[in-house]
Amino acid sequence: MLSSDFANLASEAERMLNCGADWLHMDIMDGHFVPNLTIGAPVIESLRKTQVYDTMLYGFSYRAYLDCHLMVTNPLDYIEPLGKAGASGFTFHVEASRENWRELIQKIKSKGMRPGVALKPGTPIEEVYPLVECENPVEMVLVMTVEPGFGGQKFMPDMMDKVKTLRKKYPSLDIEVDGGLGPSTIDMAASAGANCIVAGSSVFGAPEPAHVISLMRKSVEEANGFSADTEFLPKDQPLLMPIECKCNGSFFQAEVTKTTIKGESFYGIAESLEGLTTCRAIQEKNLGVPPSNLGDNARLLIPLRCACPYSSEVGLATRILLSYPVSEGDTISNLAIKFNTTPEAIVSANNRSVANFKPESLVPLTSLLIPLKGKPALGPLAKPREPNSRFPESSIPVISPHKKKSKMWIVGIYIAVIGVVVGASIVAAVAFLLIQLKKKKQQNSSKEGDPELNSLVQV
Ligand SMILES: O=C(CO)[C@@H](O)[C@H](O)COP(=O)(O)O
Repeated sequence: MLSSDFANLASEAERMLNCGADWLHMDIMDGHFVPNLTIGAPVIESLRKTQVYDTMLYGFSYRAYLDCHLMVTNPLDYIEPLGKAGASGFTFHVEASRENWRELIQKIKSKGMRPGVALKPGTPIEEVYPLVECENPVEMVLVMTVEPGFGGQKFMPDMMDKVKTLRKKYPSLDIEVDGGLGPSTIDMAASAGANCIVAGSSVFGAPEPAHVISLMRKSVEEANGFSADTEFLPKDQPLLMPIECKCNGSFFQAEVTKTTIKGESFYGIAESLEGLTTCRAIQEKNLGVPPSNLGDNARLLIPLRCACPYSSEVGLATRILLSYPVSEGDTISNLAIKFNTTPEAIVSANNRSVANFKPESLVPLTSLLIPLKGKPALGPLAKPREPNSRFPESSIPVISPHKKKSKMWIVGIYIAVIGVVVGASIVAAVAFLLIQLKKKKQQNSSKEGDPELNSLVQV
């Protein structure tokens, strides 16, 4: 936001979010750590108060993420006011926190903000390792790609070695780059491993900021092996889908749009979403659309189960309600461990929207709301497999009813094979018993007719 028109900060922020920005990067400079003076907590508070920044992420009505970069000599002094003001991320400089970074991280977290550490171009990358590896670590490293203080400077490609080293060492760490990023430099940053891109002048100075944002996003996604054109995700890879959950009293609703692929059906689409929606719900939202054998490129509205946390839960640090598709074998206690929450919190979250919710009997292909304190770590996405000619290009394979049938057919064959083996064994066993019985009978009758043998037996 450093390149925005500060006199119209709120509308500039809204404009950027509408152009597709995920976060608003707020540069806080004290005129001492860097030779420039910008904004502080009061401006962040005003911006937060406008409430124009509501975005939705992971099923939770989220306020815009205010990513605050503290270019200040005493970051400790800013934690309390920025926490109160509504900052989301608090990134301090390692050069300004050599003595007290542990205390800083702990306090930032206690105020509900996400801690990050930034380093100037001249600072060796090794300086941030302890902050990432300690017991209570930072959640993001910001590699400055210009000397901090001013926007519009030239990108420093030499900094990419730091990004590469970090990415190799910490595969799932958020790595942010800041300074001189735009369409001409994004590929260098993305291929080095950066996944959070701060761009000021290249976006605000563009006739179409949305175009620049989408171009940069594409570059980062592709470098991570994930893009809109990626059709094959690794099997069993969990995915988070951000959804906009509209909550009005006890009425919760989220909708996503889906572009169809020729031959798809409501049933197949519902099945691919594993319980987050139903065939009937899709039908109700798309009246007049035939439920099977859909054509190419039809836009469908897909309703998804969601809910928003109550204000009392937000106080208890619940920030996200995840709509989780229940699988065979899931139990409330296992899920509580998996998502680092408590069984009680899950039960209470689900009581809100499902009358007679029975925690003891989770049903596969239904959804469960899981309250989370933050975005869950799902592990990095593996590189997608090579395109496979069985599926058309740019399609997301969904499990079609045909596929399911063929799976059931295979299961059917297993049962049949087992039946033949068991049946044959029974026949063989019966035959064996009959032969044995017959032999015994013959022996007995021959015994009865042999007096010598009879006398021996009687002795
Ligand atoms: O922190 C800073 C500068 O200190 C950055 O946020 C830059 O201001 C980004 O602006 P551009 O280099 O993209 O113009």
